[in-house]
Amino acid sequence: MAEQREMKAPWHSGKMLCVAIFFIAAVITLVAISVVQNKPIQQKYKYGIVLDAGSSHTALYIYEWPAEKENNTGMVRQRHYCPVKGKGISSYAHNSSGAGLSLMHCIEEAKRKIDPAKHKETPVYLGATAGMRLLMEQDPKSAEKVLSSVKDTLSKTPFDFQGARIITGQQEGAFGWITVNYLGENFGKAAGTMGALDLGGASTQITFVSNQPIESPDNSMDFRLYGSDYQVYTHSFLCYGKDQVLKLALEKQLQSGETLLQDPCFHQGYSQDKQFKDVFDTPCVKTINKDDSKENFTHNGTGDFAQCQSSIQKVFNFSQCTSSRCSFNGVYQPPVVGTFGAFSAYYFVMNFLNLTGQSLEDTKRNLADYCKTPWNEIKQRYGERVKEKYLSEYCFSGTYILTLLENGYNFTEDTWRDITFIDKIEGSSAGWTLGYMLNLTNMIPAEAPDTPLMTHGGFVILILFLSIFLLVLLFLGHRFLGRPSCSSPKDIV
Ligand SMILES: O=c1[nH]cnc2c1ncn2[C@@H]1O[C@H](COP(=O)(O)OP(=O)(O)O)[C@@H](O)[C@H]1O
Ligand SMILES: [Ca+2]
Repeated sequence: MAEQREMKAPWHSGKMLCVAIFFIAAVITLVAISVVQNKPIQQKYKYGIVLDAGSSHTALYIYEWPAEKENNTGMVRQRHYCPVKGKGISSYAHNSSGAGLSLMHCIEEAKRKIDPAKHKETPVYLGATAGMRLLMEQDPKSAEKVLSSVKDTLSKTPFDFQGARIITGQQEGAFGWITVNYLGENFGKAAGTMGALDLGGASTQITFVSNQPIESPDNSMDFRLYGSDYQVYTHSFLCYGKDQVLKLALEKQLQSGETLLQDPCFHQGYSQDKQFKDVFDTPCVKTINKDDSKENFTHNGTGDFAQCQSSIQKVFNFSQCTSSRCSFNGVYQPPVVGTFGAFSAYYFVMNFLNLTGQSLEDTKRNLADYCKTPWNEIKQRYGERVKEKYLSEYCFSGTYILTLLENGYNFTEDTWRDITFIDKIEGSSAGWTLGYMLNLTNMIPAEAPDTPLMTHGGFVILILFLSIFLLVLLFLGHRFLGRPSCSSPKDIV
């Protein structure tokens, strides 16, 4: 009897232990499964739409981010890009209703891309840049009509319309800088931020954190982002986008009143009849066409990089500066410092010319070779896949970029290496739109958000690790201490 009692006790404790092991294992497995499986259900996405109404064209961007992480840096990503067909909204000055209509195709696309249940809560913003700034200067009534037309269209969409405005050059520069540093996750880090160089058709912006006090309040902006203070130098040059500078350069060459223009910035063999009004009909060109009896001029190319550079240098005024130092046109600029991301037309042009990632000297040599290539050869090489207008202008645009960076902003052979020509960072376009949305939705906190103790992935691994550890512990305990078993008492005997 006594022996039987002795045998019953370990069987009883063994059974208890087995039940405990299975119970703990089941609970841990269930917790782990639920943690893993529930995640996508808990992960709610939010969306935002920004329309970039540039001088040459409009583009719609859809951004998305996980709702619970909207204050963490780098969480907002570009989900979709839709280029609006046709020209920029400022080209609708004489047909303002067309401006709003032109956006419809991209709005329809956005409706399909975003879950209909989210339409009502998705903000939509339109920001217009230098094309509309110029139209506002030239013909404010038409500019207002164009803005009303786009407001009208956007307010009738199912999205949450948050306004259509002309943004200032300062905002354009600052938001571009915020975008590249947000995507690069540079805020709040010791390594510092990256400067931003944006080249458009009608204006160009330079924005960076200077290592000197900023002398002019107009060029200074202060931000507190993710727990760090930033004083940023920014300037936007209206009329110094590449399309307006081409007009300025043509104007300088046409001042002699000639109808035949031999242009070193265009390829040899290029010859096109153009209208004077296409050069003079912009507030950027201050002179008027002296001889209005003639409508057209012939634009011929001679393809000479060095002469093209001197022709472009004439559109900059380097002679007056009332501050300690200037870029050009009397605009104060501290010396460039740190790394720079150059995007928009900087990227399109330098990427087409295959001039990214070279020394300044090599860039110049290769561009000179490209410029002296005859127009026939250029057309044969690229004509099939590149629009003729862009193709004819790459020599000019590349030379303008070099002149602006070297003579305008004072980049040297040394600091040239700090410039990266960028299109996208982690799948999102470099440009002002993302920074604009982050600012308007208050998604960039002044202080660093509390970081969670552990990432989701880390938590799952920890749970699994703990469960394995517990099981091993129980197994060892059972084997070496009590030798209890999950089998029947008969087996033990
Ligand atoms: O594929 C391309 N190759 C060359 N230039 C391009 C290409 N795509 C866009 N661009 C140019 O980039 C510039 C974009 O300027 P945008 O329309 O943003 O003007 P803004 O910023 O001055 O208002 C324009 O000059 C346009 O012609
Ligand atoms: Ca632009």
